Amino acid sequence: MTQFTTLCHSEQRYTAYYGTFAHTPNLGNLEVLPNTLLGVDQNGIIDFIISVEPPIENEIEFENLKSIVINNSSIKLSPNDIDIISIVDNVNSFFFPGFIDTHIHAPQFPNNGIFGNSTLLDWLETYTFPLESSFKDLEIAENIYTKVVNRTLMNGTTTASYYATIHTNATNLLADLCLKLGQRAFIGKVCMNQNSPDHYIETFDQCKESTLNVINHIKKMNPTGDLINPVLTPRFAGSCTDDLLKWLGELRKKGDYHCQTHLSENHKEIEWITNMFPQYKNYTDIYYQNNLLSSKTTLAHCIHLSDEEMNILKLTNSGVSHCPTSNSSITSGEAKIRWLLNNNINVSLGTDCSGGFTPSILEVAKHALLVSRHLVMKSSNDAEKLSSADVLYLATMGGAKVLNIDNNVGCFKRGMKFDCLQININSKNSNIDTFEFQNPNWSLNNGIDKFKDLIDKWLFNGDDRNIERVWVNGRCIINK
Ligand SMILES: O=c1[nH]c(=O)c2nc[nH]c2[nH]1
Ligand SMILES: [Zn+2]
Repeated sequence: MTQFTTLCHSEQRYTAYYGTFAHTPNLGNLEVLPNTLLGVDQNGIIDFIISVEPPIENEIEFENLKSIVINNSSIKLSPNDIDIISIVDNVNSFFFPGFIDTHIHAPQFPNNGIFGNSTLLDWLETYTFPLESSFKDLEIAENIYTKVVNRTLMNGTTTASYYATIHTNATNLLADLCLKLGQRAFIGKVCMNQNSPDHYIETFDQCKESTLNVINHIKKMNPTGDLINPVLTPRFAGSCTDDLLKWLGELRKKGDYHCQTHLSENHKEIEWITNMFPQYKNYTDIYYQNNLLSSKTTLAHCIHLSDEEMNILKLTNSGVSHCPTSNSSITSGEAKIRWLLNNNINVSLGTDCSGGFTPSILEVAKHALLVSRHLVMKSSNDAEKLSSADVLYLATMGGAKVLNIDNNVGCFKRGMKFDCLQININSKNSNIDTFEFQNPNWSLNNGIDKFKDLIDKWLFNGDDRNIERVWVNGRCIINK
């Protein structure tokens, strides 16, 4: 990477990045833009994306480069508009939109990989509640939350929708950390006032007070909401009384808040919850009747939905967080993602740490692809397969749609925020082996196809070692 900086410009207008950009603006469509210059303004917003031919070599001088760009440009740029141009090697490196993790339990992070042979309900009792209840101690919370935010950023998660715990102070601290470390985040104070252990439960009144406290804290610390936002978080219907769900639904409507919860994860859970709430038609109806479903609601799992329940999601424009790593680990099942997508339901990916064992959305994307093939092995319906372009879409633009931030992030487009990863296939200690004959030659017709093969190699063999820089809102927050 070469960086050219001018000496004495009085005001900086753009930081520009030159190289190959790849993104999935639509489901199944991986678009590759070689020899491209992308300009980011001082507010972190993408202002121009232009193709610059002939390809620029690293040796070219900054002023020459600017004159090529300006002569070539279809937009109006003057020579003083660009102050920094960062050029990235065109063959082994590329820019990709930041990953969006729409379902992650920050306090469960120490348990990643520890789940034995448990399934959901005994897993909650054995592993999860004891760990989460320890977050009344702020020192424990600070230590673990700092690790989670750093680890997910190193893995390219530029936006995360977090479950915290029932504790007000620890949840506020998670919000403070995300703001400080620069990660875009939705922060959910978990609500649970029934069917929970004595050491980890709150009353209805305590829940109301702590929920409002966290919302106020976030609004005060980041008034524009350009980085941190609150998300109402009833843990799941099983741990909330009817009156608590109703209060949360009214609050959601009044404040137009985001909301997240779990839905239809495990057969035993579904039976337990539908018996607990006999006045509702089905599990989904509990959330629907209590006004918890909207285009700003994320429902984790949705594995065993009936047609009737899927239609409620469609009607309310609620989004799904698909968590294939978790669903395989604690043996919950295989979500029918193609069926949801064919019904125009927005779907995204969640690590669901620590039901899932990895903090990496890239790894979850591989698992989503594999789980879709397990469904095909049972149904023999090839159409259920998810392609690599499909799962990369779920990891980025799909997440933006589910969280209702698709006007701001998810792909590279004029007017969107620059939330971006710089990927290097041949980074230090990379797990990916490339061979000369696999390098794309941009002057040949098959350059783009060859590059798409490299993206597949990255999807299946890459990891955090290939992520060299991470930006959120145009700010570089990881530079390895
Ligand atoms: O994957 C899950 N993780 C949890 O922490 C949880 N709580 C209720 N249901 C849950 N599912
Ligand atoms: Zn979960």
